[in-house]
Amino acid sequence: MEKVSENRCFDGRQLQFTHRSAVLNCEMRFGIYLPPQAEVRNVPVLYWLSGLTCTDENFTHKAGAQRVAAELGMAIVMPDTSPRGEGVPDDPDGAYDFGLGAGFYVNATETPWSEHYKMYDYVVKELPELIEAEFPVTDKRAISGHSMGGHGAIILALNNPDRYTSISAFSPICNPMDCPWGEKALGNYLGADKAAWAKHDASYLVRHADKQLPLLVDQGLADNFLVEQLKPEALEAAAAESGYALKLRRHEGYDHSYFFISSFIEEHLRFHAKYLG
Ligand SMILES: N[C@@H](CCC(=O)N[C@@H](CSC=O)C(=O)NCC(=O)O)C(=O)O
Repeated sequence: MEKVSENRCFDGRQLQFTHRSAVLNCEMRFGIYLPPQAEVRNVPVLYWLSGLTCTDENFTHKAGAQRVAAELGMAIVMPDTSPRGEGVPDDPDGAYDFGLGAGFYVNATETPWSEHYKMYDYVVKELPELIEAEFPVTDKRAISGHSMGGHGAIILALNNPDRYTSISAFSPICNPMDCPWGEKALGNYLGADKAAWAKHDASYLVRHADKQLPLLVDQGLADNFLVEQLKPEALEAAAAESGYALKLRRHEGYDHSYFFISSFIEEHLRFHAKYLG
């Protein structure tokens, strides 16, 4: 692991590292915010999963989460959104919604993607192992994300409910089995058989959840992706059917940008702090 940068921030430290990922078979970069409490004790961790086209830096620079994380004594880990580097295949047309910057937090099974695109295992296992070995953190983990990352947060936690205390999402892709972004990504990474897609669909998992984790979702009503790609109504219907205690809030006038995230990130951090202890 190699340190790329370190900045003092609200009496804590904003850090960026590169490391070799065995799971992704490439060099990866991540950000981590360590609050001031981490100087004297181990602190719990929120994993933040970003959306299409993002790196670890979008949330670090634009969400404004560090002030409240410093108050709450919470570390935040920001992984990248796909494998990177020479030799990692990308969308053949260079589209923003597949390939580099668009790993969709799944383990690809189809060639040529399966050689590197294993973001599910990277976020659930490899990265936490590294973080918990190298930094003053506990094994209490919460997970949150935006859009593709909101989808990632929900599916990773509901498939691994004993590894996370709570889930939240901004503008998540709620039903990737039934929207253009999801159909393209799941079809290419996992193949044509839709049976393999279901455990990567937030609405399917909420409908079939054995164990409920606290789940908060915020959605802007001026979001240009709302109707075609995000479909919060599918998640709501699934929750109503299964009796899942989903808290889904709609916000007039907010769009898909980090201006929306920065407006409500404090509430998400306080929500997770209740369960992280
Ligand atoms: N370039 C695309 C839109 C890409 C976009 O909006 N990305 C979002 C996440 S979308 C879902 O996963 C994002 O977070 N962008 C980075 C940022 O800092 O805002 C287009 O032109 O439509």
